[in-house]
Amino acid sequence: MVVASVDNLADERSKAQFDVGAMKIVWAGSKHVFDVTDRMARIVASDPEFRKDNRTTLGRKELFKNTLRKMAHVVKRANELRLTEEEASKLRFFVDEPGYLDLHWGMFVPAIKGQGTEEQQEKWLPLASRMEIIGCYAQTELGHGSNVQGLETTATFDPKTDEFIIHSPSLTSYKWWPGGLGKVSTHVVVYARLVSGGQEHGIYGFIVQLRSLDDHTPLPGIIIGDIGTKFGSGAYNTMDNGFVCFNRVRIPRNHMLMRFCQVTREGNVCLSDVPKQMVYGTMVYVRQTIVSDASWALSRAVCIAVRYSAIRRQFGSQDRGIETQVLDYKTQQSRLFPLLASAYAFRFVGEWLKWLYADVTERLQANDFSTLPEAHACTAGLKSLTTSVTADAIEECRKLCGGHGYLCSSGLPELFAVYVPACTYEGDNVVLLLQVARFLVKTVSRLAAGKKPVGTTTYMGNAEHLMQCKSSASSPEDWLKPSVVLEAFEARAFRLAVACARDISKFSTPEAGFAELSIDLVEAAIAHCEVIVVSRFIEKVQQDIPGDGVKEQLQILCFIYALHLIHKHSGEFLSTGCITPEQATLANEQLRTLYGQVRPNAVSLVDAFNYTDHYLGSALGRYDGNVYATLYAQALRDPLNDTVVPDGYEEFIRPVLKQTMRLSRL
Ligand SMILES: CCCCC/C=C\C/C=C\C/C=C\CCC(=O)SCCNC(=O)CCNC(=O)[C@H](O)C(C)(C)COP(=O)(O)OP(=O)(O)OC[C@H]1O[C@@H](n2cnc3c(N)ncnc32)[C@H](O)[C@@H]1OP(=O)(O)O
Ligand SMILES: Cc1cc2nc3c(=O)[nH]c(=O)nc-3n(C[C@H](O)[C@H](O)[C@H](O)COP(=O)(O)OP(=O)(O)OC[C@H]3O[C@@H](n4cnc5c(N)ncnc54)[C@H](O)[C@@H]3O)c2cc1C
Repeated sequence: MVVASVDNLADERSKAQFDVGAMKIVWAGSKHVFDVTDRMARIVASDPEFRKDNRTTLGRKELFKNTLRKMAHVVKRANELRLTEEEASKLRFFVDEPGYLDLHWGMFVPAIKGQGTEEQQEKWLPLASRMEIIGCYAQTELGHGSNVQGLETTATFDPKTDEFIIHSPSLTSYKWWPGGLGKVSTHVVVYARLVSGGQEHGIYGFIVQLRSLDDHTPLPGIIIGDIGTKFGSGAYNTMDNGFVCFNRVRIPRNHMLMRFCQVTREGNVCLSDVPKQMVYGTMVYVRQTIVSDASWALSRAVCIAVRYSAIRRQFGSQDRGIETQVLDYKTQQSRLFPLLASAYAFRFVGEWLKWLYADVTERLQANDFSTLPEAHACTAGLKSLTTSVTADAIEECRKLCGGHGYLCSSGLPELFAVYVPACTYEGDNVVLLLQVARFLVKTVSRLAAGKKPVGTTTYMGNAEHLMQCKSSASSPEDWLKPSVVLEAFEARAFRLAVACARDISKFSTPEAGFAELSIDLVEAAIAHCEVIVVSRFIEKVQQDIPGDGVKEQLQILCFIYALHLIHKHSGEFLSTGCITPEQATLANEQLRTLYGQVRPNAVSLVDAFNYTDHYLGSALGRYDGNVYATLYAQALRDPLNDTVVPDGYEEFIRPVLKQTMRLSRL
């Protein structure tokens, strides 16, 4: 069936004022990445084994088995096609189903690479990369997740046997949540309190075998299982998040990951000359990957909502003529276009963070630890900011799609359910922002001591100016000047951080002040993270960008991103005196103009994400715009429509009807 809606997207595409192909390369990061990504996405989309449209209708057991089948198929295809690591990771990504492979490749392998000695890497990495063992990462316990120093599991060295005894001393010490642990992993990196010679020495990682490599049964002393069904249908229930209790499980001494701390045959604990936080390295690595992933999830939701908003028509016609595309409503634009801009903003800041992480890693390898606090603050802060915004944005996109957004066939409910735990895993977002705040307060107090700030806090070196400056914006167009925008963001962030530092000093101890002012501290941390995102976006659009009109579109999006934040946080911009109410109004006026400029390009800007219909998994977001026919076809495929008269009619509907008939005769 061909319906009018299909033409809408073709019309939209014909309005684009930029080279979509060139934008695709900018979005991907390079021609090479585009080619790899495109090829892997198509391989997945064309393989019926990777079908995912039935996920929300499957029961947990069926769903999980289905995931196991897909994971096995991923491994098989990766081997058959002789994929590189880069290609295989994209292939897994487009399969778009949380499963044990994510944790094996995303945390187990990085933990060994980051925390293991060279010898340990030589032993374990080949086994892991050939998938002769399957690993996961068990840090969180039933009683403690955020507070890593509060973990209870112990690893006690026994010099008599040259072994560690891994033990769960209480119910609250059971490991709880690790993905892949419940039913699949054969091995795990367990984080536990190192005890030797009767003394505690802090938290370290230990490789423990969980299950037999012959028949998959748990090894002696190990009680293990799945923690139960999670939020949403389908969604993260494909993953076997698990629990495990260790009852004095013995492992060889060399199963402790000993890159930063060695335990000798005699039980002496030798700390390397590195900061103890290096043991948190896997978290820093994963947080950095989560920032990149945020732009994928956000862009996916935005792609669905933009295409559907171009198809959907409501009101505005006379004599039953053609109605208005909901994308033309300013209110729809003001909710949707900042999210589109945020997707691009997060993509660029994610790329930058990848660079920062690589740079820091290189320095760490050369025993330069000076940038570690900055790397921690950036990864923690940006993980928190981007995942919170993305989770809220997916829900907003669902609402932007009206009633149909609530259908699983829109793809949005499942996307939300899969995505929202990103606000919690790898560090609760508030807990992480408090880490950023701690870093900021330290930076401010160092400023007072005459130390020059570096990295992303360099702007704070301009302290006097930032404390006093008044925005020069006197027309809407002034808000298109990068220097005007940046100054406002930097001044707001700096003033908030300085106010926190000043107020903390009024308390009896810094700890008491920090605890009491934590609400303000979180706001200061967000303001600082927004400086990072805005300044990276501005930097990006100031570069040479090939492709007709591409740079211009990115400039529009960059200013939408910045100005919508000024609007959103106008209270802070005004109360800190960085802008006046009149300047806030001018910024809003400019924002409205920018919405008008992005409107004709909106569909092409989401086409630039280059998503396949398989990856989008949405009747509303289809490339061809054939929304209504697809919604109808998918409704007909629902298990409830297998029969015209439902199961349960005889037992439960008929008797009710009969009873009603009897009553009406009385
Ligand atoms: C397809 C791709 C697949 C990729 C797969 C991965 C991800 C996506 C998919 C699914 C999700 C899967 C997995 C999720 C996995 C997990 O969730 S694993 C568990 C994660 N757990 C956490 O993140 C716990 C959060 N808590 C902490 O990190 C710490 O406890 C803390 C909050 C940071 C506090 O640390 P602590 O040492 O107790 O205290 P303090 O605040 O006093 O800090 C002391 C100093 O240490 C510095 N610091 C803290 N963390 C780091 C770090 N990571 N790196 C460097 N430095 C750090 C801190 O700034 C303090 O420094 P000072 O100079 O003393 O101020
Ligand atoms: C889907 C999913 C997958 C996961 N996968 C893994 C995995 O593979 N491996 C693993 O080890 N773990 C995993 N986890 C666990 C995850 O890392 C933890 O849930 C996370 O670190 C948060 O810790 P918590 O659950 O203890 O939260 P809590 O710390 O108990 O948080 C509860 C509330 O308290 C607040 N809070 C806590 N501390 C403070 C504070 N100091 N100041 C102010 N507020 C505070 C938080 O903001 C939150 O609102 C996973 C979790 C989920 C949801």
